[in-house]
Amino acid sequence: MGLLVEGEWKDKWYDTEKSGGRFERESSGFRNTISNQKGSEYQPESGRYHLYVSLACPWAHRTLIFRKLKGLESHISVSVVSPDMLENGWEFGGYEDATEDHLYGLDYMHQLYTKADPEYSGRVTVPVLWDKNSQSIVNNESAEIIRIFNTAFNDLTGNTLDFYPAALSKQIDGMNKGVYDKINNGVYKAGFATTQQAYEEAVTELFAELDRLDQHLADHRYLIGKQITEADWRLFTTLIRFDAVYVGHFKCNHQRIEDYANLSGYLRELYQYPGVKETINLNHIKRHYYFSHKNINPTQVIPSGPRLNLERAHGRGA
Ligand SMILES: N[C@@H](CCC(=O)N[C@@H](CS)C(=O)NCC(=O)O)C(=O)O
Repeated sequence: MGLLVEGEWKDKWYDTEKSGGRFERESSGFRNTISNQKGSEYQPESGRYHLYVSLACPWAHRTLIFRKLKGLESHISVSVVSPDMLENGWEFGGYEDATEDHLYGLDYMHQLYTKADPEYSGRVTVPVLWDKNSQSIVNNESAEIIRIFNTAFNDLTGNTLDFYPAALSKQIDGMNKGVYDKINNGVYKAGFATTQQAYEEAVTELFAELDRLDQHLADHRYLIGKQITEADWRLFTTLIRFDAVYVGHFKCNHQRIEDYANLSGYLRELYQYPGVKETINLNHIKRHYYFSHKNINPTQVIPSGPRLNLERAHGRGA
């Protein structure tokens, strides 16, 4: 695990010294969009863009779900990094279901970042949406990539499913904010905390928010409105990792998702949504966290459980 400093790779773990043991996530560096508006540099074209993901990563997972549900698989190709993120950061190949870098045959993800910007400084994260024409990064912020996928290619695919409908956008944004801060990023704040106080702050907020959403889901099928929206998919990628990884590895152990009256069935409904389970790889998920974070799990031993049965009836129709 490391980062780029003016184009040079440095092997370095997150610095929590200046923040009282708190993990603070850096914002993403490439923030362009794809649109068919006149003058837009990045036009929606089949075969022009490539997605770099880790199957372990909850942020990258969002983009894979949107690629699938929006019918983009034949238009946007994918390379999958190995789940092991060690001294060279994300690398290609060398593990079941990981691929080579299909475009350039690079060894490491950081080489893709310096291909886009030889002087790049910052963390080398997935997902990355890459433009084959300009050989550069369009965007490396998953929240924006899923919005691009939601609409930009509609004319090409004819797929008009809308996970961010205008009428619900304010509510979705509001929900996303709490879910991001307390849950999606909350599990990392708990797991990467290096003081008792920072851990306890994060884990308390995390479970307060999960409790609140469990209550909400007692009489609402989804987070917002009567349909599945972006807000649900953003929560889903954390929930699917929760019992397998975050409970143990990140010490988010007040209870499991399985123990929640409503969140457990809700998770199963989203898991069973057509196409979604093909985007999940629990082997990469467990391997990545337990094997890559050597300061949290120095033996790198990966737990064999838990036994999850996500195929059970979800009962959410009632
Ligand atoms: N804001 C980014 C965050 C992505 C992110 O942090 N990805 C993790 C993997 S789960 C990563 O690549 N971390 C490498 C690092 O921080 O050095 C997004 O949502 O796209």
